[in-house]
Amino acid sequence: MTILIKNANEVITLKDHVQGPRTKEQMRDIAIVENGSVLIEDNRIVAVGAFEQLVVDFPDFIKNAELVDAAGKVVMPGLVDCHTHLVHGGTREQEFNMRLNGSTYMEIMNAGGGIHATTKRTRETSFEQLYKKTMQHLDVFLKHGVTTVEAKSGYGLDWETEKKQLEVAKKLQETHSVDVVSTFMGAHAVPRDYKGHEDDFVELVIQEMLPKVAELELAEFNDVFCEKGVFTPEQSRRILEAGKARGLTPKIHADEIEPYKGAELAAEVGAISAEHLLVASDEGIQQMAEAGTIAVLLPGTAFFLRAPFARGRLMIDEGVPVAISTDFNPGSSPTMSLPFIMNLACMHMGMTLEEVLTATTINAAYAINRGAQIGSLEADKQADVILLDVANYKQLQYFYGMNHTNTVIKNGRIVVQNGILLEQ
Ligand SMILES: O=C(O)CC1=NCN=C1
Ligand SMILES: [Zn+2]
Repeated sequence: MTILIKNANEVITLKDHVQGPRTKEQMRDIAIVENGSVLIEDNRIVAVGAFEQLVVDFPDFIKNAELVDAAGKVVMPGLVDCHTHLVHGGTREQEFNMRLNGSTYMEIMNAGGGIHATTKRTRETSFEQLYKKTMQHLDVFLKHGVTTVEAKSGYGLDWETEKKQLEVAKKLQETHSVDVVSTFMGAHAVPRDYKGHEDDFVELVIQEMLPKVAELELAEFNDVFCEKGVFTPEQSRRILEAGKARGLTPKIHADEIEPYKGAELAAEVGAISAEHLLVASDEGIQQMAEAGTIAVLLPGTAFFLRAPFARGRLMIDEGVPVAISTDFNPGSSPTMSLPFIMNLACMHMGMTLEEVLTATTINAAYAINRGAQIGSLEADKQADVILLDVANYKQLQYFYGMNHTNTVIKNGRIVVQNGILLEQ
């Protein structure tokens, strides 16, 4: 099938000049084609450029193409949400109310709530129920222009439930339009019954769970919550090294609540990304820049926990490649609106209107090892394209807290039109 997206006010191509995660001023090079068109054949992008030029270069494609009128709109790559806890049972609005009344995130977690509460609900939820609930989440993401989502496990903290979460994600990768990229996060918290002998749980993750994740090919990445009161840097290092030995690329929840040298550890173990970094140290940022570790920043969590925002501006200027994400999860960031996260990144992390576009497309794609396939609009890349009801890209953050997504083309197929989700 051939699609021609015609005469957009702006096509934000994010053309990937550097063939890798963008840093410093590269993050502001979004490579706009004014009054541009995008030609798609099957699931690939054929070309981007002026309609008149495409007619000359590709006459056969053009004559059979289905026309999508983009006049008055902005066209850009499908958004990539590279850090979510997508698959989980239940909700935690009752804890939200407790936090509004003064309890902290860690107080609630240490009292058996937080991750432990969601773990209990996820253990109780059947595969089918979890599958249906998660499918609805992906529908919401798609309507917000998100075409690829990273999904972490971590609400089982026992093998059966970790496996259940990862199998739900794997089945949705096969059945839903949105691409799902899986991360094993068995080291999300220490189960209550391991209090006092936490290292036994670390051994369970290393000896029992990681080998099965690798053998069953249930995840590409291995993540750990390196945090005071959760996993120490030493325990985190052992878990990440064990994952590497099984072919799982390391990621790390680092320096979220308390400074804990998580950024330093990410650089040391060669993690593809360090995530959160609300209170990362200057040294940690420097070491990440030198190691090329991608910073995945999650301003929705800072907003929802009323915590300090990560120093995104400094990280970009120091040469750290930055991506941003919703951190969608039932406790610290229950939102699927990546557009709102982009606005928070501008308002509270000093990022520019151009940098947040890079941070939710090509850099986010590299954070999940998909930079060669998605994240920019150029020949031979996967045809994940969105049309936005704004006159120019600056309006995307200016008219904030809204969903401007009009049309979503996923893998060369129109799956959302005029904001309506079409039959899958
Ligand atoms: O609270 C949750 O469910 C998700 C989370 N993991 C680490 N920080 C927040
Ligand atoms: Zn997270």
